[in-house]
Amino acid sequence: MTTDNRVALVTGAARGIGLAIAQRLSRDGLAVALADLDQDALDRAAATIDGPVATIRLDVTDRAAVIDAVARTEADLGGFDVMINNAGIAQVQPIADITEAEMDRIHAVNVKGVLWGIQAAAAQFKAKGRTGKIVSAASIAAHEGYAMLGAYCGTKFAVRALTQVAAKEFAAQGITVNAYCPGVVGTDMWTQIDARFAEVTGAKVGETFDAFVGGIALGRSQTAEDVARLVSYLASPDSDYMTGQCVIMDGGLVYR
Ligand SMILES: NC(=O)C1=CN([C@@H]2O[C@H](COP(=O)(O)OP(=O)(O)OC[C@H]3O[C@@H](n4cnc5c(N)ncnc54)[C@H](O)[C@@H]3O)[C@@H](O)[C@H]2O)C=CC1
Ligand SMILES: CC(=O)C(C)=O
Repeated sequence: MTTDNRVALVTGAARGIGLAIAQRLSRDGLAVALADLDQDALDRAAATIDGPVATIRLDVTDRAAVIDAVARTEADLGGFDVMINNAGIAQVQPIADITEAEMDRIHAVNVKGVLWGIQAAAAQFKAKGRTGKIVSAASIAAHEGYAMLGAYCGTKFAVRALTQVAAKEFAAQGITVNAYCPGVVGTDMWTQIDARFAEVTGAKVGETFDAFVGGIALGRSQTAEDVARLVSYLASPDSDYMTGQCVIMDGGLVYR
């Protein structure tokens, strides 16, 4: 049952943190558009949502497609108030070995994808004379560099910069721009990171994940639902006086 009357578009929503965010915003009463690369995965994700929902096949690296996704959200769900730039990819590679193609790919998804999302959302809010909320996925890797994650950290530091600049540029329009910085979340992304660490460093499978979790004060890895609770706040009117912030929620791992 929708009680909020607002509409959110969530990218990278077919699984993991994006899906948990979409499910949580739906429970909060928002209508949600789920966007991702694979229509079958989107259909399975949408089936887990009880309230008003739409799906959009989207590659966030394609600027025109992101603009179109915002327009489709408005057309299909009757509004557009919240943009969640969640889609992202990881890459494990020592600095010395990062290729130009690898750098271009991760930059296209994690940085350009977020920039296109910020642009498209702000333009739509302006065209409709609305205020709005833009919330993007950063990471603890936006606050600290991690060995083997150089390209990834670079993109997440960039998301932090874009968030601060966009917050200043769009404040007069009543648009808030913030980011969430999770720690170690047990999604497919971390399974891939851990497997790749094993390949590159000779660590046993599971060892890198366990080592990261070992540094967490609260003594456990983070769930996607933990992250969704923070995003729910950043997407809600309760955070109206917050903008330009990249909020760390990691169980006590990185202190800034
Ligand atoms: N898992 C973790 O520990 C952490 C994740 N994050 C960030 O949170 C976000 C979500 O991460 P997870 O759910 O863990 O990842 P995931 O790999 O489990 O899910 C990512 C989703 O994004 C989609 N995606 C990838 N490239 C896309 C593109 N070009 N266009 C549209 N969709 C695309 C994938 O298809 C997938 O459904 C990412 O931005 C990630 O960097 C930040 C901190 C920690
Ligand atoms: C996946 C991620 O954001 C890390 C390792 O901080």
